[in-house]
Amino acid sequence: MAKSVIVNDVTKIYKLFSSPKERLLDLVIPRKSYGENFYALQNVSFDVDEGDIVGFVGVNGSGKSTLSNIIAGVVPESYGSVEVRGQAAIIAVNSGLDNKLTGRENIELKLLMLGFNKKQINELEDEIIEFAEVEKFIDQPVKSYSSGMKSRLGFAISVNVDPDILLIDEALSVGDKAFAEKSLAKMYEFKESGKTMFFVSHSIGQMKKFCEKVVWLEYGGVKEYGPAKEVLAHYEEFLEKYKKMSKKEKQQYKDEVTRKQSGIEAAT
Ligand SMILES: Nc1ncnc2c1ncn2[C@@H]1O[C@H](COP(=O)(O)OP(=O)(O)OP(=O)(O)O)[C@@H](O)[C@H]1O
Repeated sequence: MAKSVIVNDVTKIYKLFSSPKERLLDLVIPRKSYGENFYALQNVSFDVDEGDIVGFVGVNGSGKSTLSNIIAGVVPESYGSVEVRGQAAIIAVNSGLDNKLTGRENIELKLLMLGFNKKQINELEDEIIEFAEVEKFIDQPVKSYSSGMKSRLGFAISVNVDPDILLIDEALSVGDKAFAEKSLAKMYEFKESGKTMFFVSHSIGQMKKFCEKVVWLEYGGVKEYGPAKEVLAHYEEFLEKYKKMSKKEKQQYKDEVTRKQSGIEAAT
C-alpha cells in the first residue's frame, strides 16, 4: 500500500513571550534569550497509508490541532519533516477565513492559493456557495457572518476542492443538525472514494464510527498509534482515571510525561 503521509520526527516550538515588548524585541533583535520555548509537539513520527482514516485524540492542549495544521501545510514544523502525497485541505472550527474579505473573495483566494485557474474557480464558486448555504451574504465581509456561517463556508471550500487528503478538526461540532448530516454524507463520500482522512474530535463515539486508526497524543508526544478499537479502549480507560484527578494531580502527571519526553529522568 502506498504511503499517503509520513510524519518524521516532527517538533513544533512556539515562543511564549512575557510581554508585547519582549515579542517586539525578539523581532528586532532575534536572540535566544527572548521568550520561552514551548514544545507543542515533540519528536512525533508515524505514517499513514493511502485511504486510511486516522483519528487524533488527546486531552486539551495535547497538540491535535497543531499536528493537523502542520500536515495541511498551514503551520510550519520547527524540526523534522512531513511528506504529503497530493493536495491536503483542512476544515477547522476556526475556519481559516480572512474576516476582512467577503465570502466570495475568501473562496477565490483559497482556490488561487491551491493552484486553481480562473475558469476552474468560476465553476467551483457556485457549488461552494450553494453547499455552504450563504447565497444572500456571499458579498458581505466574513466578519459579519455568524460562527455557523463561517464554519459552513470553511467546510464547503475544503470538501469541494476535492483534495487527496482531508483533515477535519472538530468541524462537525458546529452548525445545525441538517448541515452536520450533509457534512457527514460528504465525508462518507470521501471514505468511499478511498481518500486519506484525518479526524480530530473530542467525541469518542464519532471516532469509533469513523476511524480505522488512532493517534493518541499526550502533551505533544505520541502515546499510542494503532487500530482505532484498541487505542480508543486504552484512551477511554485513561480518561476515566484522568477525570478523577485533582488539578494538582493533573499537573504532576503532565510534568512526569513531559520530563520523560525530553529524556530527563526524575532525580529520585
Ligand atoms: N500560536 C500559538 N502560540 C503559542 N502556543 C500555542 C499556539 N498554538 C497552540 N499553542 C499551544 O500548543 C499546545 C497544543 O495546542 P493544540 O491547539 O494543538 O492542542 P489540541 O490538542 O488541539 O487542544 P484542544 O483539544 O484544546 O483543541 C497548547 O498548549 C497551546 O496552548
